[in-house]
Amino acid sequence: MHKLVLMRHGESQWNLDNRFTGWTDVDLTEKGREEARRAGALLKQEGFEFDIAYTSVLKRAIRTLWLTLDELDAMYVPVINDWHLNERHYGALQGLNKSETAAKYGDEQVLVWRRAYAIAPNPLDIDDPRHPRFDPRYASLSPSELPATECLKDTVDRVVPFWNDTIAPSLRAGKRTIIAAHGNSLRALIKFLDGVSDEEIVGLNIPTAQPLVYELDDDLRPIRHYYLGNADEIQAAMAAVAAQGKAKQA
Ligand SMILES: O=C(O)[C@@H](CO)OP(=O)(O)O
Repeated sequence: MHKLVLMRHGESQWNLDNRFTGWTDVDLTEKGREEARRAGALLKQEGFEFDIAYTSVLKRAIRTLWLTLDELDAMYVPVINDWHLNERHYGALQGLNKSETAAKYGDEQVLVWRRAYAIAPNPLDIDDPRHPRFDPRYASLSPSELPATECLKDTVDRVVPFWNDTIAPSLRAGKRTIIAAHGNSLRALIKFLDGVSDEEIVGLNIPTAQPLVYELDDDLRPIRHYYLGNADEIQAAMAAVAAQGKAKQA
C-alpha cells in the first residue's frame, strides 16, 4: 500500500481579499503560515515521514510546503517544483474580487466560471503584462503549453500527464510523497484518482492547509482517503470556499 498526502496551500493574501488568483504569485498571510505549521505538526503527531515532495512554481504552495517540512524537521526532503501543479489559470478574472464579480454578473455565472468543468473564463490578452510568456519561470515552455486561461478540464490535461510520468513512478518505487498544490490543481488530480464525474466535481471544494491522505493499492488505485484533523472544522472550511463566489447579502 502507498500513502500519499495532498495539501492545498494555507490562506493567501488573495484568499483573504477574495480575489480570483490563478497564476498570480501571491504570498501567504500570517494565518496561512500558521495553518501550514499546524498541518506539519499534525503530520508529525500522526507519524508521517516523506521521501519526496512536489509543489508548483507559485510561492503560496512552495512556502506552505517549506513550513510543513520545517515543522516535521524534514527540510532535507527533495522538493520538485513544477508548473504542471500550478493553480488553474483564471484568465482575465485574475485579480477581480469574487463577490463583486458575482454582484455584477450573478452568482450562477460566477459558479460557471469557478466550477464548470469545460468552460474557461475569457483569456488574458496576449500583450497583457501578466501573460505567462513574460514570466522568466515559464521561459522553457512552448507557446502551446502556456495558458492565458483554463477550465478545470485544461488543468486535468496537464496535471494527469505529470502524475503519470513523474509522480506515479516514484510512488511505485516506494517513495513516501507529499504534494503541496492548489485548490483546482488538486481537484484535477482527485477527479482523476477517484474517477469523479464532470458533474460531481463541481461540488468538490478543498480547504486550505488540511492534509488529505490517500491510501493507494499497488496499481495506485485509491483504497480510501481521509482528512487529518477536525472533521467539523474541515466541513466548515469547505463550505466557506464554496461560498466565496456569492454576492454579499445586503
Ligand atoms: O482564485 C483561485 O485561484 C482559486 C483558488 O483560490 O479559487 P476558486 O476556489 O474560486 O477556484
